[in-house]
Amino acid sequence: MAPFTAPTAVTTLLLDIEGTTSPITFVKDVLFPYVKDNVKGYLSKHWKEQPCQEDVAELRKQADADSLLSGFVPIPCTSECNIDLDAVIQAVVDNVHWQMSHDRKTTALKQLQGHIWKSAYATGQMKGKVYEDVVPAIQKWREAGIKVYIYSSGSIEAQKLLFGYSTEGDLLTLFDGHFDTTIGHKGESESYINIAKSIGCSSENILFLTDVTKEAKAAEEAGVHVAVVLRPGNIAVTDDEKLRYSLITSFSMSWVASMYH
Ligand SMILES: CSCCC(=O)C(=O)COP(=O)(O)O
Ligand SMILES: [Mg+2]
Repeated sequence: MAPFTAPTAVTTLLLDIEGTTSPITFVKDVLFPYVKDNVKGYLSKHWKEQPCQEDVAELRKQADADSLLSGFVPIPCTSECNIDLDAVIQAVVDNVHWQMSHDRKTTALKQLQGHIWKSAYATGQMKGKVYEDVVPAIQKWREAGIKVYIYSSGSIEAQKLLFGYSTEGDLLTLFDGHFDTTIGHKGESESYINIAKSIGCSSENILFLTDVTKEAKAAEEAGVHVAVVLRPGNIAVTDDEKLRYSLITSFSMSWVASMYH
């Protein structure tokens, strides 16, 4: 594998979470099962509260947009005659389970997931897993004057929970900001242009690290520099992609040092 060197124009790092700062197994084996197991209880407990009603309204809009997809689960309105609350809650649960079975990255699903995780983090039942090379590298980047942002399909609220209640402690001061799908989806190049505008820099000043080559391609089309992250358990990268992209296996200190000396 060719050693990675970042272009000198880079002043800003944009980091993906799942497969980049954090293991895919943490998301798939801890975070997602927690939602599947607790969504019904969460909805029943918080149904009358405004944030829960807003989440359900967004899920219902998404369900309407998904109506042509195979297996989709409609969410009836509580005002519809002959439909009791339990049936509506069950429809929301079924819709969430269906979306999760396809690993959908809809904003509606991601907002609700963040709200469900909140109490698990706050009570210490769950801690955000971060690879051990991540914190020292970010500290080094920041000392070198590099800005560090997160861009994940997980909602900004969920990102802040993961890093705020992490195995390495509260890491939120390490980041200059957070982006989620409300700025655009990660597979669309316009999202990266929106991010550059929001940060107030040119896209060529940004280096995006991600495990997903579709995201790397979209970012590159927007003029953003990219490197594909190979962590244990990440989705396999083809031989062609290995030749096409800069590859990194960790945020190791030697790699960080080589960036700015
Ligand atoms: C930050 S919340 C957990 C991650 C998540 O829900 C997700 O979909 C991960 O997507 P990413 O864009 O970080 O690969
Ligand atoms: Mg990822």
